[in-house]
Amino acid sequence: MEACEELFSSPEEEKAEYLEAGPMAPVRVGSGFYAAVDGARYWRDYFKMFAHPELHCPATPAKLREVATEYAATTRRLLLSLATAVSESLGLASGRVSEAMRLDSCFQILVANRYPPAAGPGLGLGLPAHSDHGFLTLLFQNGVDGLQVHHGGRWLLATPLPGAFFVIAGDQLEIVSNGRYKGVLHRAVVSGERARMSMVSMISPCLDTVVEPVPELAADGQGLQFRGVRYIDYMEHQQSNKLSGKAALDIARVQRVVTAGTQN
Ligand SMILES: O=C(O)CCC(=O)C(=O)O
Ligand SMILES: [Fe+2]
Repeated sequence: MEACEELFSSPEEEKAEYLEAGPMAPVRVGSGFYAAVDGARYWRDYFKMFAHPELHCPATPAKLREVATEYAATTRRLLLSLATAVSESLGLASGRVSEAMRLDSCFQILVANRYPPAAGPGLGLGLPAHSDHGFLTLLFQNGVDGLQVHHGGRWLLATPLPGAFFVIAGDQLEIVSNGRYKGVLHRAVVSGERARMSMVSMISPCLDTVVEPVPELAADGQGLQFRGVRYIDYMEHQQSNKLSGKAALDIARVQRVVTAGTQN
């Protein structure tokens, strides 16, 4: 968190080279969610870094590379062990989901988010509703709440156990599990007196992996809910369009046309 604070406070000219870079730039700094396509501004500053297989990180602050390397490695180990638990929870062998997504050569992104205290009464939006484009996300925050999760038709504030991570299921998990897991719809609000920071560590398959449902999970008569989409295409699509709930997932969804009288 300290290193992130320093990162956000670094001189504007040092950040300029990463400012509003394209969606696939390995280091990106910005305000709002890719304001160039979104049009709207949100109360968020962010720093995004591709972290694995290769860490891309600004040269200053000096300790950032070391801190980010360790944070990425530790959270990656945890995320990969969660992948085995996810596989077992689906009734599959523990390594099946990792094997299907080739997670041994996974791709990882770190994001530091900073939200200002609320400017006035009521809630401001820090980050609009979305699901994460990757497989699994770990989110850690600085003790100031603001993450909301859409559940049962309502927005619920997610308050962590002290020192705990949130685990957020992403779109690639929804695809590989043939819809058994859902990419969680979430957003960030600003409402407090204190600035909020969150650290996101997300793993995904490597960029050229075609992600599709594990065939064993389509054997229940429902068929395949999703077609295979290359992860890099999915990520570019989600990051280049207006962030709109879970609309990005529609590019992978199998559309079924049901004509009256022909359902059997
Ligand atoms: O800051 C938060 O609580 C949410 C951040 C988030 O959803 C993201 O960076 O994808
Ligand atoms: Fe997110």
